[in-house]
Amino acid sequence: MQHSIGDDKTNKLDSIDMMSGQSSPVLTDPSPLKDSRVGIHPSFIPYSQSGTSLSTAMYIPIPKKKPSKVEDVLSNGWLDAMKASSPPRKRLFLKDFNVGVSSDDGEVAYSSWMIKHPSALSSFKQITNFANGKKIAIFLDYDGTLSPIVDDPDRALMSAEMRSAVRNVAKYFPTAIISGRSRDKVYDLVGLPELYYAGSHGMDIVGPEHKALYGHSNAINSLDQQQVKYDPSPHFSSSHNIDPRWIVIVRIQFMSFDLQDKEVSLFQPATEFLPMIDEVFRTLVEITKDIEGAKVENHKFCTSVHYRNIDEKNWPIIAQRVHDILKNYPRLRLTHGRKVLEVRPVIDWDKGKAVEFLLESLGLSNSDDVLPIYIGDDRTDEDAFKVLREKSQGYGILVAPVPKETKALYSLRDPSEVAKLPILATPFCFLVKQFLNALVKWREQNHKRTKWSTI
Ligand SMILES: O=P(O)(O)OC[C@H]1O[C@H](O[C@H]2O[C@H](CO)[C@@H](O)[C@H](O)[C@H]2O)[C@H](O)[C@@H](O)[C@@H]1O
Repeated sequence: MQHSIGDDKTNKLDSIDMMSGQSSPVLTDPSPLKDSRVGIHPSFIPYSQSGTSLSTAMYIPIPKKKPSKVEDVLSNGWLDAMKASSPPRKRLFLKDFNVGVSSDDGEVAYSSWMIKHPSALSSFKQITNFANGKKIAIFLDYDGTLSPIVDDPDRALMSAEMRSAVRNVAKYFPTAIISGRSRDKVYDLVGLPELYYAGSHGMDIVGPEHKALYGHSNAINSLDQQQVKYDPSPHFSSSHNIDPRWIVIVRIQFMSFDLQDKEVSLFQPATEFLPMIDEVFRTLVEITKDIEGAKVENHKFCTSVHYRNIDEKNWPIIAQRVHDILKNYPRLRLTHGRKVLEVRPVIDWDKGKAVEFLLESLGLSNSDDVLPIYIGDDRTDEDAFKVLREKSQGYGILVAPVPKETKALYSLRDPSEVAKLPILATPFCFLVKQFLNALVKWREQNHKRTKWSTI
């Protein structure tokens, strides 16, 4: 497998949520997921669909619509979606960080789009004017935001400068990473114990003590604190006979970093899906092993099938196989990310819900003096942008090299595109880092107190 960085594959006209069916003047969603959630005879379903204790309110309703006998990913739009995540090679260069005019077609389109979604850097003064006197909370996506998009997901590393920028931001503002990766993996990649982490698209959250939930029947309150490892097993939940949407106040030991213990809440709204995800992961590994370049990742509460390194002529094969498997799992759904098919439970939980949960945990929800800022690049980040927009609270910032439909208010251009500028020596994630550093500088210049907890 080839591992390269900064090629046209880093282009971000991709990540189409097949569930949304949202139409866009810029980026069309070729197919809502119609057929992977179909009803089939229960005897064909590896994990029973009945007997769940998870509140049905959490589920996204499964359409009753009888599926057509679609065996072909060509006719249901999967392949179109996969191709849309690989736009034709087009090099876009950044003249400056402001809206500007360029002779290049793409640049003109980008400029007019940026009038709607101005650069968070050029609008920095406006942002900080509004932020003055408010409590800021920072939410960061990982892949494509803090790390560059590369061929091998295991090599998507943050630069030391980016780590330092995130560490500094976390000194002043509560900061959480919200990723599609498993919480463990993203924690290993970021390596900053002072942050909060939401893995599996928000289905696995380690956040601050959720005080509002003390006394909740499904919570173990502070008096019942358990000494558990960083990642307690699902058996921990069942041994206490609590709902799968368990919230446990635990004392987490950051063994690997040998740092302080800290009290946190662990929230996992999809624990009952663990065996199913594990089973589907193993099946997906099996059915893709003869396809060169295929890679399947287990993210605990969801699983990813990467086709970035698969010859395009084999995309219909992998799409068809994944499609066939998912027909057996009506309680799983599929979304499209950046050259990746993401399989996740059909529950009403996403990055947006994770942001709401964390804000509540931080005691920062429903308050006019709070300014959440979410930076992300992918379709799954739109759920978070949407929450902020609907609450009229805070700012979504989309990292994007090309115009695309977004609920984010501001934009930052794809760092990998910036890296192509000869004048800039610093490679990836330049703009995100620059924005975070600017926030820190602004905070240091404007406030004497140092720790966010004292604000
Ligand atoms: O929510 P995120 O933190 O952005 O995670 C989304 C997916 O990120 C990873 O895949 C993407 O990045 C890889 C490394 O650059 C790249 O090779 C891949 O093509 C991208 O889709 C991760 O590997 C996925 O499992 C996540 O779902």
